[in-house]
Amino acid sequence: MKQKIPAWRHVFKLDPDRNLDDPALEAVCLSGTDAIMIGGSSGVTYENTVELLSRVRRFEVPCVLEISDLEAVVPGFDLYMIPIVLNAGHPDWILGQHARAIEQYGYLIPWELLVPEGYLVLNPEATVAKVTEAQGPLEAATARAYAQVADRLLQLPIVYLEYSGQTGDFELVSDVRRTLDQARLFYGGGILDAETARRAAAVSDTVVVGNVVYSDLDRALETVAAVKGVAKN
Ligand SMILES: CC(C)=CCC/C(C)=C/CC/C(C)=C/CC/C(C)=C/CC/C(C)=C/CC/C(C)=C/CC/C(C)=C/COP(=O)(O)OP(=O)(O)O
Ligand SMILES: O=P(O)(O)OC[C@@H](O)CO
Ligand SMILES: [Mg+2]
Repeated sequence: MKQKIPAWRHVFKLDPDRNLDDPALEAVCLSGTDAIMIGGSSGVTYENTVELLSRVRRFEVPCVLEISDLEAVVPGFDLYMIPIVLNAGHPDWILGQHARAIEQYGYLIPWELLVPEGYLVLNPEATVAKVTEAQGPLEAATARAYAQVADRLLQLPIVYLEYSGQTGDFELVSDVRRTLDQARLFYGGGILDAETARRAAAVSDTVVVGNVVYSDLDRALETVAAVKGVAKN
């Protein structure tokens, strides 16, 4: 499984439910980011996902889909990221939907392209926290324990600390990273500028940048060099 996970340092997450004009999309795709991840926690449909994929495909940057809704699974992505929400309050978001998806798609599933992500939802105000009824806020010790369940027990290739919409607690992120054995640590949430990007890059393997693309494109673009300029410790 591990060899499938590219050593991305910086990823832009684009939401098919939000508008980005052509010049902005071009700037994002040519920014030097390592990948574009398409996904969102609400309003993602087959139609808006196909449209965004076809626009990103005009560029060479790798493009992956983070599945949040089975109705919006579109062929043609480089990889399919499959969230497993470790602290979900309802089993549907841990493995329930996944089992139903496998039952429905059967032999059509391109297993070699699927990458499971052990998700920890850490901003209780985020849409994703509400959708998944995520347990929280979590103490650092609990976050570490969940991360070890994903990394050491389940051997998932990614642990994703998801603060969507909020800048995270970088001490907690660093703490979690130190407990990992083999998983890559993805950090996402509230990267607003080069400075927050640098702080996140210092404590994680991969930094995911989302909302600021839509609110301040110039600042979003600055996060690429900021992340790549930080050596991993
Ligand atoms: C090509 C082809 C036929 C492929 C087949 C692929 C396939 C169907 C495989 C089946 C295998 C499988 C196991 C599929 C999983 C199905 C599924 C629906 C699983 C549920 C995934 C899940 C737990 C989703 C929870 C929500 C979540 C974590 C979403 C991630 C995105 C996210 C957090 C976005 C951030 O949200 P944002 O919009 O930024 O939030 P704000 O509004 O707060 O800003
Ligand atoms: O939108 P932001 O807050 O940057 O979060 C990024 C990403 O982790 C969301 O899934
Ligand atoms: Mg968002």
